[in-house]
Amino acid sequence: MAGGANGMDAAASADPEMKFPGQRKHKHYFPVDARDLRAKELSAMSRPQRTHICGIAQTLVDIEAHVDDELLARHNLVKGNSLLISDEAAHILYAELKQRALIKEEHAGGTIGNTLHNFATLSDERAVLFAVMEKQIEIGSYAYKYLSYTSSKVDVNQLQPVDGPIGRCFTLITPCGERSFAISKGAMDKLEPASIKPELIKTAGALVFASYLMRSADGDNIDQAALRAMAVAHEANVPVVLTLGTRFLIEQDPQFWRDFIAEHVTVLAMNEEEAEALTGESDPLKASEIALQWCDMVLCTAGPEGLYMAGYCDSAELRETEHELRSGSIGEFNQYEFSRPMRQQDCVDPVKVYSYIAPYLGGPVEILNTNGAGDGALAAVLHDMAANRYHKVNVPSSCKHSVSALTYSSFSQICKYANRVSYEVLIQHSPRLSRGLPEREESLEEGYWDR
Ligand SMILES: Nc1ncnc2c1ncn2[C@@H]1O[C@H](COP(=O)(O)OP(=O)(O)OP(=O)(O)O)[C@@H](O)[C@H]1O
Ligand SMILES: O=c1[nH]cnc2c1ncn2[C@@H]1O[C@H](CO)[C@@H](O)[C@H]1O
Repeated sequence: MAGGANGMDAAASADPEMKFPGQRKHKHYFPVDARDLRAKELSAMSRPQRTHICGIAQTLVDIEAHVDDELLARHNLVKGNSLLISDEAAHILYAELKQRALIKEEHAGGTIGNTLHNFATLSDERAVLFAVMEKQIEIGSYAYKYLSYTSSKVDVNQLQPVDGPIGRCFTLITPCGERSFAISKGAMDKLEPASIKPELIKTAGALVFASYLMRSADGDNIDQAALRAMAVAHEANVPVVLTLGTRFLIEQDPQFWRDFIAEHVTVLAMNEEEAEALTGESDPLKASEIALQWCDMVLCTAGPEGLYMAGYCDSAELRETEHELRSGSIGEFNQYEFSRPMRQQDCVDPVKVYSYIAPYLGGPVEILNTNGAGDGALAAVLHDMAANRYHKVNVPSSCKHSVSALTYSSFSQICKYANRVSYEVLIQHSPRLSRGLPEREESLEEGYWDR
């Protein structure tokens, strides 16, 4: 089981320090530099104040099956899409998968559930899960599985009890490697605004949610709960992070999403297909640039091509890369990738900054699972954002915080970390990491962090 059983006592088992996001050459990472600290601050660091992030999730168990295209067609599913299906359709689909023994695994899922679990696994910090859970849990049930497969660092104390079952996500993998999702939603969208705890949102390093929850039906209030949480986050200047679920959802009404992002979102995570649906631009770098008119920072994953980050930095804070300059749809786009991302409004003279990285080690020899590789990358970005808050709270007068940045590390360093985490997801069977990254990497891999 991933990460150890249930998160009932999440906050109780606090470790002394947050793990560092990614790797550095030196062994002791927090504080960054002893010269940067006064005696009082050094003693504060010996018992650092903890931080956390918050997420709003649809509670889903993934039922993974390998199927052919004919099965998708017969059940009116669309390849690559995530579709809501009726209880009756779910019953018929499940019966067929069971009868033909096509089900390979059942594990905890949901984009945000995965992201919070991976964040907690990577950082050893608390991730507060705002979601529903069955009031009565039977051993062996889906609800039981969900909690058993969730890291104990995910704080499940805020779960809202519901009468119905949690959702099921049929994850259907066709021979081409594509995943198609059929969602039997159960009570996953029944989260109420009253279940959002403003005090937890206000003190969070980030608030994260997925575009999927904006398709909840009338009478289901998870979208309202998310809007309430976003309003609190805005008030407290907590970064709001949105991950786009599937391109099909964005294609239905790209303008709605552009307006939504412009109004609510600080950091946008998407893959290249979702980026194209949102911006009309198929080139991920160009699409990321376009998206910067609506938000402050972008993570755009592009499968075997690797991943891109885009954002802003004040001209006075720019740092030149020591890597080779790269050109694509934007000339020498990585020139300032050693800079730290800032909100556009926090820059006197905002400059757009980009970074790109090819898959770690060129990608795995054998990919066991691509499901959740993007969620893994986002967990790494969230870890770096939380590390920034952690450091700021514990070492407020550090020169690192003389300007207000969104992350602890540079664009370039975050790309490396996100990419490294995606690789880790690709070489295991589930979208949820079963362990953190190795403390030390093989010499070849160490070279990657130093580059
Ligand atoms: N075929 C591949 N070869 C090498 N690396 C890959 C491959 N597929 C994915 N990756 C790595 O994983 C990262 C994320 O992958 P991808 O863009 O497929 O995410 P995604 O579509 O958002 O996935 P999900 O929605 O399942 O989380 C990529 O940026 C890359 O680093
Ligand atoms: O409608 C949805 N809501 C929330 N999560 C979803 C939905 N459809 C698919 N996934 C989730 O996406 C993950 C891979 O990125 C899978 O684990 C699946 O549970």
